[in-house]
Amino acid sequence: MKYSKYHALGNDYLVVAPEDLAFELTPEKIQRICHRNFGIGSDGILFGPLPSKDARFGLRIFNPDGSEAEKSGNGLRIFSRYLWDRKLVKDAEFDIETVGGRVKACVAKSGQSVRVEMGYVSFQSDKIPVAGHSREVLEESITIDNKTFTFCAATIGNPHCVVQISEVTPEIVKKYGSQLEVHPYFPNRTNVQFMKVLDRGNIQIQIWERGAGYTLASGSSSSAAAAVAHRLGLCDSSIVVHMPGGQIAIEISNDFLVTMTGAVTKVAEGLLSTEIFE
Ligand SMILES: N[C@H](CCC[C@H](N)C(=O)O)C(=O)O
Repeated sequence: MKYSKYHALGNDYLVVAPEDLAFELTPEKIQRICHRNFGIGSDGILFGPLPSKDARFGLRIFNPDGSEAEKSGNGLRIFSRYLWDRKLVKDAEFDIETVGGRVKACVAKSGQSVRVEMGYVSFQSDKIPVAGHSREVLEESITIDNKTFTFCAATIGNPHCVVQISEVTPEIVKKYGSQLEVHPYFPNRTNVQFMKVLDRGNIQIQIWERGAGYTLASGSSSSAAAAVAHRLGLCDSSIVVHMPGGQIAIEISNDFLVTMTGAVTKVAEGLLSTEIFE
C-alpha cells in the first residue's frame, strides 16, 4: 500500500488514496499501521480523496485506535498539502467534505502553510454532545481523582473539553486527559485541552486527543480552545495558540466561524508491507 507521511507541528498523519488501498481499513489494521513500533507510526490516517456530492473532495479521518473522527484541523492542512503536491489543486481555495462538515482550504507559501476555514464552533450540549439538560456548557465542574476542574465544552465537528488552569504541563494532561476522554459526561468521548490564557492574543494548550492520546499539536483543539477563551471574554478574535509542536493562528468571526492557519511538513512517501498484519 502506497502512502505519504506528513506532520503538522509534530502531529503526524499518513495519507492513503483509495486507489492505493488493497485491503479494508479495519480498526485492527489501522491500529497496527499507526503503531510506533510494529507499524509505520502515526497520529492517524487520512483516507482520500473520495467522491463527494457536497464538495470538490471527500475525506475520512481515522485515529490510531481505529475510531473515525469527524474532523481534524492538522489532518485537513496535511490533506490540502497532499492535494497540492499531487497537483489536484493550485493556490486557489477549494472545499473538502468531512464527516463533521464541509470546510474550505487554501495552500500557500509553496505548500508549507495552509489556511482552513474549519466551520462554526458551538458550545451547545446537544451538538457536542455532553450529557444532561440542553445548555451551553461553560464553566462547569467535573471531578477526577477527587480533583475538581472547571471546564467548557465545544464542538467544531468533533468534541472538545477545555479545562482552564494556571500552569499547563504534559504530566497534568496525561494524568487527567486520559480520564476526561472517557468520562460519562461525553457519550462520544472527547478531545481534551488544558489551557492557560497568556494574554488577549495568546493561549497555551497541552492536548490529550480522543483516540490518539497525547499529541504535540491539534488544529481542532486549537480552534476549540481559542473559541472558548474568546467566548469567556478572555481573548480577542485573533489568537495564537502555543503548543509543544508549534503555533497555530486562529481567527474567530462574530458568529464563531473559525479559520486556522498553520504549517505542514512533508516527511516521506513509502510502501507498506502487509507482513505487519501477520
Ligand atoms: N482525535 C481527534 C481527531 C484529530 C484531531 C487533531 N489531530 C486535529 O488536528 O484536529 C478526534 O477524535 O476528534
